[in-house]
Amino acid sequence: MVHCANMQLYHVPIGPPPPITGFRGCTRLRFVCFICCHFTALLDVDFIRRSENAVSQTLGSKNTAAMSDKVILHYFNGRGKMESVRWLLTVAEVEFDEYYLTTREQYLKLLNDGSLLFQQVPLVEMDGMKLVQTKAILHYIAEKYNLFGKDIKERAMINMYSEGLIDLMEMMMMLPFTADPKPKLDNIQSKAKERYLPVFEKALTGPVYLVGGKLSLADVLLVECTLMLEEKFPAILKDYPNLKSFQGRMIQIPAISRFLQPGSKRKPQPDEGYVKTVMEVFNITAPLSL
Ligand SMILES: N[C@@H](CCC(=O)N[C@@H](CS)C(=O)NCC(=O)O)C(=O)O
Repeated sequence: MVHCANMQLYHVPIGPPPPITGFRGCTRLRFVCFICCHFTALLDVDFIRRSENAVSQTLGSKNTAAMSDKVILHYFNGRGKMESVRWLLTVAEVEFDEYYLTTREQYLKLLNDGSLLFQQVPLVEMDGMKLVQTKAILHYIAEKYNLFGKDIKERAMINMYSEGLIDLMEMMMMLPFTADPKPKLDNIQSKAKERYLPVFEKALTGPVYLVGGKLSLADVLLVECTLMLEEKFPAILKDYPNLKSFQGRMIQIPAISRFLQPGSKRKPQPDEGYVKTVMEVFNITAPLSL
């Protein structure tokens, strides 16, 4: 474990999520729920219950292991590449603490400790490992908490969808660091509408989830991405009704609903302070001209 004496420990004072109870262990009801999930769900209380069941089935008994040793995230107090990790841990109902990088000295300390394999954050301490590389982190969590499909073909689909979403979100992530964001913003909007959203709109014609009728990493990234897009382009989903209903269903999943409340560990849109901190920590002197 990294020695974090000069780092700020941030722990949002919300209680642990309520335990998921209900149909766990009941095979017949699980089967009924599985069948239900193949039909377009209505946005009603019944869906919320089914969502809890879906998450419960997804996590299985594996989530109890996470209770004992806390997951620790090392990143900035901002979204960046860590935000999808926060989303995924939240959906998996895994508690985590965060150490925020606020000074270059903190970053150098992580480097000197040998904690950063490629001298980069995000860094996630989990299960006795110091995990870096965002996709490796996401895959580990998805695998551990049954959010990665049932076989290699489903995993390939989940990976393809996820990679597309990460590409799109990374474009948005870079915006605050670019010298002239307006053309980039226009490019993101047209790419989103022409390249990415139609894929997901089509995939969600009928199914409730993107792959295998079951919640996966791809669904979690998709809801994160649609919300991010709407922050920049509020009407962007108007021509994508399946995506809009998908988003509506996902945000009713209790863990996600809590994550979207003020005071949760979800980070706000990047502001000047966040950009300044990142640039200071990495010794970046001029806006990027990407
Ligand atoms: N492929 C890596 C890239 C990580 C990355 O670029 N991290 C940035 C912060 S978001 C960083 O640490 N930059 C410092 C550097 O590259 O020297 C990942 O996805 O985790």
